[in-house]
Amino acid sequence: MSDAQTTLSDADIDAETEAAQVCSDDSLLSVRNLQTRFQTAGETVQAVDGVSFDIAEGEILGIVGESGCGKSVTSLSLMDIVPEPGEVHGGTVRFDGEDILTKSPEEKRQLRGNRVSMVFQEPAKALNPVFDIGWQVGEPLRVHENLTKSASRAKAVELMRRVGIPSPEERVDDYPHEFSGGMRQRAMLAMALACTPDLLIADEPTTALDVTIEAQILDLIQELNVQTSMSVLIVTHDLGVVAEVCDRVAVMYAGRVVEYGDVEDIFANPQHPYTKGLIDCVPDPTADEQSLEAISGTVPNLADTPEGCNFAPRCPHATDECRQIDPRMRAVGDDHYSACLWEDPS
Ligand SMILES: Nc1ncnc2c1ncn2[C@@H]1O[C@H](COP(=O)(O)OP(=O)(O)OP(=O)(O)O)[C@@H](O)[C@H]1O
Ligand code: NI
Repeated sequence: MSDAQTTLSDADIDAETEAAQVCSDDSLLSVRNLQTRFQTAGETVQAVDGVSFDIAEGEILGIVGESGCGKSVTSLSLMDIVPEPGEVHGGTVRFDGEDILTKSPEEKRQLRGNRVSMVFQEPAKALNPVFDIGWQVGEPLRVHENLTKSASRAKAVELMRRVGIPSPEERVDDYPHEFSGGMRQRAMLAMALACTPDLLIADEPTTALDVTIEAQILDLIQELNVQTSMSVLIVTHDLGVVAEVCDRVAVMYAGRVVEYGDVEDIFANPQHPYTKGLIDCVPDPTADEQSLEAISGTVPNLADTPEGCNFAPRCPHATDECRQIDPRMRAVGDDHYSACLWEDPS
């Protein structure tokens, strides 16, 4: 990232002050005014545009939003591993009091897979087909804790048992293609847990799985969170997943967090029209008739976002002000923030 200090405008300073007010200090991970862009020949895509949130020790935070809102780029930005031509060009990410983005590449590598682990949607792609499962689950232990091959293998069996892989002594020699999708995701979790991380970042960890397996994996993540006080960031497009496992949620729209706070409060009392729209899209299994109100329109092109509120073109309550004024995040309740100009638009 570049030196943001030299390029801070008044608006940036406002945003930073505001971000500081939004979040508290006693957190394991503290993200402030994060900015990530992809610069190509013709255009700049501002995929993450001033995102701030906190994750306390032992907390599970969900990031939710439609496809293309910047959820995955946000999670990659936290460890500064956004692929080229992407770059984090502003903001801070403090993990346990230290700024990750200013660390050397070697220091960042030391954190990854050790104190901070990541799992992704496609375990088939993340696992290497030419190495057996035991070798891969044990890899972080060889890299970060200098365990020998045989010690890392023994520990891999233990980890595989812990994440519910049956007969781990036998399956430790299997290759990824011999595992089902659910078992591969369990293996990924085993690998992620190898060095007992303080923070697990899980990007759509259950999207590729069927609902029964999804429920089992979510249960497992919750169980590990309770047992070890591991903090978790779950990226998902599924509000059901948020309701099921998260303590707090950040709703993202077009590169920004538009609503943030306690999950129960936000589900009971959503304030931002985008959050209301997302909630209205969730089928109600108890209702006789389903009235699914999809949010009309599409996410704006992040290389050319509208003036004023990014959501205004799709918002049923948008006024002329909304099309001119960029709304700031503000407190709308205890531990509940919304970036809409209007109080309880409905
Ligand atoms: N490699 C890339 N090059 C250029 N732009 C990119 C790249 N990766 C992501 N983007 C831009 O960043 C935006 C946000 O992408 P991101 O993957 O974070 O979305 P998401 O919210 O995770 O969506 P999904 O639910 O589909 O995973 C995209 O809409 C795209 O414009
Ligand atoms: Ni994504």
